[in-house]
Amino acid sequence: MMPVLPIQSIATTEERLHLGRLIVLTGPSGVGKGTLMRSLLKRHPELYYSVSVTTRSPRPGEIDGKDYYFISRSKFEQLLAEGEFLEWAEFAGNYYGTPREPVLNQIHFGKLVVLEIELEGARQIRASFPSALSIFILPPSFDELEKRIRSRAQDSEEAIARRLLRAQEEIKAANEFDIQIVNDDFETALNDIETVLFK
Ligand SMILES: Nc1ncnc2c1ncn2[C@@H]1O[C@H](COP(=O)(O)OP(=O)(O)OP(=O)(O)O)[C@@H](O)[C@H]1O
Ligand SMILES: Nc1nc2c(ncn2[C@@H]2O[C@H](COP(=O)(O)O)[C@@H](O)[C@H]2O)c(=O)[nH]1
Repeated sequence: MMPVLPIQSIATTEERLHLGRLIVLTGPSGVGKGTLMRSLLKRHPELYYSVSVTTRSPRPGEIDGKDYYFISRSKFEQLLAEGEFLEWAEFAGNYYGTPREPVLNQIHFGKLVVLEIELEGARQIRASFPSALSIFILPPSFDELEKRIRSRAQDSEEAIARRLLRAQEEIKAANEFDIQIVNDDFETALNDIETVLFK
């Protein structure tokens, strides 16, 4: 019988990436990335969504292993030192990272793998995986972005202020990415993403 080899022993990272494709969805906090992603996954269950690791505390209703893997800072730092992340960043006082192996494995098996991540991580992916397709989601206006963050009602005033400050910098970087989509009318933005991915 053929021995079952771990995927990392039969192909280099770059070879593994030629089979499937890595898609990065980025943009400022509150622009609607997560909401767009959830609708996209409902319409296209064949997509593989990479569940990130974070040191942020769970918000009400968030489920460990589904929304994020919630871990301590010391555990995150250990995983980082062990090279377990494809990309990572510190955002608004917490660490976030994409687990390396599940993503590379899914790409190897021919899947479209979608990451929903902030700017620094998206830049790291662009640098390490030039074949990745990157989509930057923009708000129709900064006022609307603030409204959306507040309407979510899940962040402290301090966290909202940090996210808005960071959003100003993030929006300036929109042109670094392959495609820019304005999330004004939700259905239109969702259709635009589908067009980029499937048509
Ligand atoms: N097109 C839209 N029009 C109006 N509200 C929207 C639209 N898209 C998303 N929203 C709302 O904006 C709020 C923020 O959306 P969401 O949490 O998906 O943003 P996000 O970019 O994933 O934020 P974060 O990066 O902080 O996780 C939610 O209440 C969501 O329902
Ligand atoms: N670089 C990374 N950014 C990530 C990852 N997972 C999520 N995020 C981004 O962080 C902010 C804040 O998220 P929130 O859930 O606390 O509102 C947001 O922009 C996410 O897209 C990741 O693995 N790496």
